[in-house]
Amino acid sequence: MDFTKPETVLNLQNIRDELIKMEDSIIFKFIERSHFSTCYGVYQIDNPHLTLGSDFHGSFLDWALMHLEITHSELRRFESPDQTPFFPDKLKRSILPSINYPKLLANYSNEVNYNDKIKRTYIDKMVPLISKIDKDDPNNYGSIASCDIECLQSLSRRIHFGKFVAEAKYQSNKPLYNTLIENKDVQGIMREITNSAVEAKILERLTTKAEVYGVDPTNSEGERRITPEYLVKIYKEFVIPITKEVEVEYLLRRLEDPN
Ligand SMILES: O=C(O)C(=O)C[C@]1(C(=O)O)C=C[C@@H](O)C=C1
Repeated sequence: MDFTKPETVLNLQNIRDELIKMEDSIIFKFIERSHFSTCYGVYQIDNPHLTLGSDFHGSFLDWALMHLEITHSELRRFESPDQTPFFPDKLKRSILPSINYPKLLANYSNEVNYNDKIKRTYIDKMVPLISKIDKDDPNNYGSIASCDIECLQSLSRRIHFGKFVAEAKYQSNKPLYNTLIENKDVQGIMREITNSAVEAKILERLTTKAEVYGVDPTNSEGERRITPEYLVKIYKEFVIPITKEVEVEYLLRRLEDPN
C-alpha cells in the first residue's frame, strides 16, 4: 500500500491484506508485553512515587507516550494518513519538509480519533489478559511503558484503518450510503459495513496464529506466551467493534465533505 497512490489505498482487498499483516505485529507486541507483570503503577494517574513535573497531570504511560509523540511529530510521523496521535494538542511542527500526500480521506478525518478509548480499553481489559503476573513492578516501569506504547500504536493504526475501509465502502456505493447518512441511520450503516464472514475468518486465523506463535517450537514444555482464547476475545470484543465505531462515525459525517 502506497499512500501517495489513492487507488492502492482505497482498494478494499488491499486494505484487508494490510489488516492481516497488522495481526502479526499486534501478536508479537502482545508477546513482548506478556513477559511483564500487569504493573498498575505505570497507569496510575499522578503516581505519588514518580516526579513527572508539577504541570503534568496523568500516568507514567501518558508522560512517556506524550514525549515520544512530540519527538515523532518532529520526524513527520503524524503527517502520514495512517498515523493517529494520542496527544494531538501537544504535537510540534515537523523539522522535515512535508510530503504532499494526495487527498485520501474526508477533510474532518483527523477529528475521528478513538485513541482515548483504545488506551482505556488496553489498560483495563487487554493488559490483564496479556500479562501473566498481577503485581506492580517499579524496576520495570520503563520497559513496560515502552512495550505498552508499541502495543497502543499498533492497535491505534489497526483500528483507525477503519477510516480507509469506510471511505472505500463509501466510494463503492455512494447513493446507498448518502441515503443512510441523510437519515442518520446508525444501525443501517452498521449493518451495511458489517461483513460477518470476514470477521469469522479473522477470528479463525487468529486462533491458528496464536497456536503457532504462542509457543517456543524448540521447547515442548514451554509455557504458552499467548493463547487463542485471549487473542480472539481481544479482537472480537474490542478491536473489531472499535474499528466499526470508527467506520460509522467517519461515514456519519461523510456529507460534510462533498468531494
Ligand atoms: O473488512 C471489512 O470490511 C471491515 O469493515 C473491517 C472489519 C474489521 O475490523 O476487521 C470490520 C467490520 C467487518 O464486519 C469486517 C471486518
